[in-house]
Amino acid sequence: MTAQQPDYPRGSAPARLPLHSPRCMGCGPDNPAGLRMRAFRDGDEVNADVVFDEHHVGAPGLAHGGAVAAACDDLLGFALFVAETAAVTRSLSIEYLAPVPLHETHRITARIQAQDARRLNIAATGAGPDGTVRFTAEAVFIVVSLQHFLRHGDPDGVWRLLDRLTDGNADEALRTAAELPEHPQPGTEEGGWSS
Ligand SMILES: CCCCCCCCCCCC(=O)SCCNC(=O)CCNC(=O)[C@H](O)C(C)(C)COP(=O)(O)OP(=O)(O)OC[C@H]1O[C@@H](n2cnc3c(N)ncnc32)[C@H](O)[C@@H]1OP(=O)(O)O
Repeated sequence: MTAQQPDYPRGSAPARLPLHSPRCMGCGPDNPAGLRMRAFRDGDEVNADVVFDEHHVGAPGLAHGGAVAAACDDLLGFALFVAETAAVTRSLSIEYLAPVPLHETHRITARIQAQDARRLNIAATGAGPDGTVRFTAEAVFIVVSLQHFLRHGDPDGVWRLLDRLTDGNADEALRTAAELPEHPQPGTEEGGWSS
């Protein structure tokens, strides 16, 4: 069975956030073993529903702790849309408060707790269908510029993501990014998504 994430199920629809990539393990719809999370921004919070399935099993019938951590990491990454900066996970800590059964919808909600220079503290909670929190996450993300992803990752994939984020202006954004350091200071011109 493959995880099929529902459309946003509650209340008025907050803004859907763009995929990290079509094959992203957290949010990519084209990754058959992925979590296929659909992330939304609701004010200063981001959230996504996740349904763990046989691709993510640990103990029989239960989600693997690593899969839970992956779901948290991906959603914490979406909180960067609130901070309007690119950053990467430096540390991630999970509290597994209760077993996480397969095939149940878990709502993960994340929020930025603090920002100090290049450090962002981001926290998340994951609740089961009855609202009981089954896991929490705390992470430190470190601000980087686009150079980080161009230098260490797949430049074509970065271009495609940037093209979606800039409404088709990836070439211009990358020309600007080429002038900038890999490790910018947030709050400066080079510290945002447009870098
Ligand atoms: C196109 C867009 C796509 C955007 C796409 C976004 C996708 C998100 C997907 C989900 C998230 C992921 O999976 S991200 C993938 C997993 N993570 C990674 O691959 C990151 C790998 N690590 C690295 O590349 C590096 O370690 C960095 C960039 C994180 C840091 O490198 P660095 O800059 O050389 O490191 P360093 O000087 O030691 O640390 C920088 C500052 O942070 C502080 N610092 C370091 N660690 C900690 C810590 N645990 N807690 C507090 N503070 C810390 C240091 O004291 C320092 O402060 P000060 O002295 O400056 O004050």
